[in-house]
Amino acid sequence: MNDVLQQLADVLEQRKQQTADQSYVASLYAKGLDHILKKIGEEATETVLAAKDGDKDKIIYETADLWFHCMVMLADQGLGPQQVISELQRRFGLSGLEEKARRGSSH
Ligand SMILES: N=c1c2ncn([C@@H]3O[C@H](COP(=O)(O)OP(=O)(O)OP(=O)(O)O)[C@@H](O)[C@H]3O)c2ncn1[C@@H]1O[C@H](COP(=O)(O)O)[C@@H](O)[C@H]1O
Repeated sequence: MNDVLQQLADVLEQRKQQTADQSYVASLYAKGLDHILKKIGEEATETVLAAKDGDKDKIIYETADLWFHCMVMLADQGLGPQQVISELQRRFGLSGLEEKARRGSSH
């Protein structure tokens, strides 16, 4: 996995010991899951708008905001990027159509 994702995950864990006035991440935890999910919704919308505009710098910036807030959500839920990467690795090489067909029988 990309080092920066794990390094960021480590920082997000450490922020669980801090107070809202010490850290933006700690302030997100303090506001709770609904607030974190609202931020993900906002950042997803901003990413979509950036892509519609075709503005590459903005797409990168907004996608980073989106990934960051998803990382905070994962940490809040006791999860981390490694679990998501492992799921992508599991899917690697498996056709999307094939995966969809398998899902239909197991979910
Ligand atoms: N990667 C990020 C990161 N990306 C985006 N953001 C913040 O996410 C917020 C999103 O911006 P918006 O414009 O939506 O929101 P806002 O009005 O500032 O925020 P809200 O009050 O609406 O939540 C901004 O305040 C950004 O600074 C981040 N804040 C922190 N990190 C990482 O998290 C680490 C820990 O941060 P602290 O907890 O602040 O020390 C940092 O060292 C970084 O590595």
